Amino acid sequence: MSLSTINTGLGFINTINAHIALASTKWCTILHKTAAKLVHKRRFFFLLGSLSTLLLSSTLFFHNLKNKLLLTRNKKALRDRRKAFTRSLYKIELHCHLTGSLRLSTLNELLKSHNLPPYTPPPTLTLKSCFTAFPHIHSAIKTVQNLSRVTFECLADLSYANVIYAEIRTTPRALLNSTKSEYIETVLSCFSEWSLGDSKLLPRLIISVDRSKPVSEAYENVKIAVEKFNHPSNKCLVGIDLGGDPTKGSFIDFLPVLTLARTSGLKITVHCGEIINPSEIDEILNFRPDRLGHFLTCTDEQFERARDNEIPIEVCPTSNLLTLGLNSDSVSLKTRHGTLRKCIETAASFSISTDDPGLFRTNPVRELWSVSKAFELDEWRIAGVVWDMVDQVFEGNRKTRAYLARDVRVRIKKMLRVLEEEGGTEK
Ligand SMILES: CNc1ncnc2c1ncn2[C@@H]1O[C@H](COP(=O)(O)O)[C@@H](O)[C@H]1O
Repeated sequence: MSLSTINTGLGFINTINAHIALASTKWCTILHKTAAKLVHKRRFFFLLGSLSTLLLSSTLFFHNLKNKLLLTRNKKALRDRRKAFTRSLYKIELHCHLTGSLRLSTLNELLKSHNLPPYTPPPTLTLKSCFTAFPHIHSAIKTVQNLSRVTFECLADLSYANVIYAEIRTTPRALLNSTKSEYIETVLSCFSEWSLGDSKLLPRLIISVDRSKPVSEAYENVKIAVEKFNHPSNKCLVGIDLGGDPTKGSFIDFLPVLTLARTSGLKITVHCGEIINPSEIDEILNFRPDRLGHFLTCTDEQFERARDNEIPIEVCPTSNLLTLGLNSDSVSLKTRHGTLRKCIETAASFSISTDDPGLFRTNPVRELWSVSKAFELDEWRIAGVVWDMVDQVFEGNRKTRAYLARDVRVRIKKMLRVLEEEGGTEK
């Protein structure tokens, strides 16, 4: 219901109440006069009783309706305030696939420029259909120029959502006239160029390993990562991710290469539990990655293991619901996303991210807001989620981490103070 409809409704009820009050006064006068004439007649008392009941019940009815509308108006105002609060927070994005963030308009523009047919998204995305979209996306990004454009657009979209620190992950691919290593250099040079501008967003890179590809490719990717990570000029490369189609490959085959990456100082995040595979979840937990991606189909014991080992979970609400074959609405998020519910209820360490914002047509504000709406988190608790995310970043530089923590937390404190001053402490 829109605010103007509610206001019109309230105005209407006020008018009716005034009329009823006026009518009551008139009726009293009439009744008074009639009473004088009919004072001895029993019919008069019956009439008087019926009229008073009618007047009383209609006044009560409109009074209740007015209260209900007032409540709806307050609820709407509260929601709008929380939404605005979520938008204004400085945010952190920890799980975002670079080419999965490609805007649909850019995808079709690039496909056209390569004389390829346009991509039409399926009416409902599932884990399976999501993996059929990536070949289209990859065929659109053919050159380093295409890659640069996609990278800058990804950064611009995150910055627009008030994200001030983002770890973006991507799988190196050889493009036209360029190698896998040049793919990574292109992304890193876009990040450096971006950092020279006046945006507050600090971009960081995680190199992805695709589990559906041979392990030899994983070694190639990790070799590139270690080389760039150890370069004295490195500022942006922070970690390695194991992802890709979860129905293909197995974690255990990638264990040696991930161990190599870890011993080289890179942080590791692993996609985990996107499909039911309890023994693989155990293997991943034994490895103790620095963060877990999604972690959807875990048992209670596995969840507790992750929590007790303080491994933060990267929750991506819209993507997760679609992966689980559910509708991406508040009710499903609250009742069917067991991992998120447990994270909120048990104060486990977790983050809220977008996964593939282009593919899932979402953004960081929407994802955070969806959690707030589903679990009825007030501004203090929304801010708490972002506050905790500061401790989960892979950024290795202590000073940068301290600046980031200060920026995010000072902003939160200021925003909450303003809210308190405005008297906005009600839930
Ligand atoms: C739905 N959840 C998901 N689960 C697992 N892997 C995913 C994923 N979403 C994306 N990717 C991985 O990221 C690649 C696209 O980005 P880049 O070309 O690397 O930037 C996909 O090919 C897939 O390997």
